[in-house]
Amino acid sequence: MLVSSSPVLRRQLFLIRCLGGCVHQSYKKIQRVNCSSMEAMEADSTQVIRKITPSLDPTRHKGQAGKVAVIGGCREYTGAPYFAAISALKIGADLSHVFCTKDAAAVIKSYSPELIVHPVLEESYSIRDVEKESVSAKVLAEVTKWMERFDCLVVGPGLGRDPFLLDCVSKIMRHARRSNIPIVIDGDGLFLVTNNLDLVSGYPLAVLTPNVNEYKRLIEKVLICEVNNEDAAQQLLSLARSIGGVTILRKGKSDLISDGEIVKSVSIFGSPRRCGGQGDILSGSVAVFSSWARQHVSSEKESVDYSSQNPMVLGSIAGSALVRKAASLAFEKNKRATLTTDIIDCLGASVQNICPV
Ligand SMILES: NC(=O)C1=CN([C@@H]2O[C@H](COP(=O)(O)OP(=O)(O)OC[C@H]3O[C@@H](n4cnc5c(N)ncnc54)[C@H](OP(=O)(O)O)[C@@H]3O)[C@@H](O)[C@H]2O)[C@@H](O)CC1
Ligand SMILES: Nc1ncnc2c1ncn2[C@@H]1O[C@H](COP(=O)(O)OP(=O)(O)OP(=O)(O)O)[C@@H](O)[C@H]1O
Ligand SMILES: [Mg+2]
Repeated sequence: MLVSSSPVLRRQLFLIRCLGGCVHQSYKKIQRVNCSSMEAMEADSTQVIRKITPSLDPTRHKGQAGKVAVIGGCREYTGAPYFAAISALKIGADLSHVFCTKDAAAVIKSYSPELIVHPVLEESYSIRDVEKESVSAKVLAEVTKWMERFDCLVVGPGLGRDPFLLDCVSKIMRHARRSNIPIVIDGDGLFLVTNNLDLVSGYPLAVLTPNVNEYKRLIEKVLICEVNNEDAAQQLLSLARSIGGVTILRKGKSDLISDGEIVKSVSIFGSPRRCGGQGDILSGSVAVFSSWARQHVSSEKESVDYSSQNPMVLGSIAGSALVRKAASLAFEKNKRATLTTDIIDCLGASVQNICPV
């Protein structure tokens, strides 16, 4: 290092070093700002859950805390619609319906007497070609007569991929959309929507909850590129924007949520167990919290200082955080033996920890 004996020169060198330091610090700051603008901010999920969860007020009547319907359940899958529908009840909804195929209905009913199960969906194998039009009309009529009562639909858990059944579900979704009913889309519902984006495009009351595979398929279809994990927040924002402002909850090690306006993350510790069915719990949870958030946002006189005023974003943040907390509690108790039903058993305690009654 250069050391001068002249005090004037020493002072000048000192000033140059300080200035250099300041410039370097400012440069680092700019770099940080640029980087953070690409990163999602962690959501204050506890505040969101506390604000939107309704109080257990004795003047409220049955139904006011939420009526949810799951469209899913076929020959292969009966667990997924059950997980979604029972989770909605465990979190605090008043009524939970399941619209499934005839084969699935008896099985789902046998899991729980709490669920209202409608054996109305039909798969191709059970009908003849000539019957298709009339059966499709009947299915639509069976579901739509209930539709106006629901605060939210969950489309997809255990739905399967039968083309006739998916065509009927498209009609149900179009009807729900015309009636302004929020729709959470998961599992095979995402398979349907990825191939028929018009079903949700531009519908602000739609939430898509893709897992790794489902997200990859959406990115390839909509943005026509590969998943970019380096700039995940920016890519999710672009995806949500490209589908016209739907909310997307990208599940993973951290959950990322965007409606094309903002991106939030929920990274609180969950469980290292990756048993099937946890995404189904999430879809039922997001349905309830989104319904509560809608009620809350519409009843607020003044604008509240949340990260977003979009009820579907608030519901996604709350659902994501709560399922992760329940998964963490279940893992504490059950370790490697943790199953989806154990996580469901912990949903009540997780809500209680945040919003004690
Ligand atoms: N009990 C029930 O009734 C349940 C029913 N369910 C219902 O099943 C239907 C289909 O949904 P899904 O989730 O099985 O299909 P999808 O996402 O294509 O995964 C298929 C395969 O992809 C892989 N894979 C998955 N994740 C990955 C990752 N992170 N990274 C890398 N690979 C990954 C993995 O296969 P592997 O390659 O490991 O063999 C996985 O097995 C749907 O209706 C849903 O609701 C489920 O909800 C579960 C409980
Ligand atoms: N690597 C991970 N670490 C911690 N939590 C995770 C991880 N991956 C997913 N999760 C959480 O697990 C839940 C379900 O996500 P997952 O990706 O397993 O959904 P899925 O594949 O649709 O599940 P399902 O088996 O129900 O179809 C979400 O709440 C998510 O936050
Ligand atoms: Mg899934």
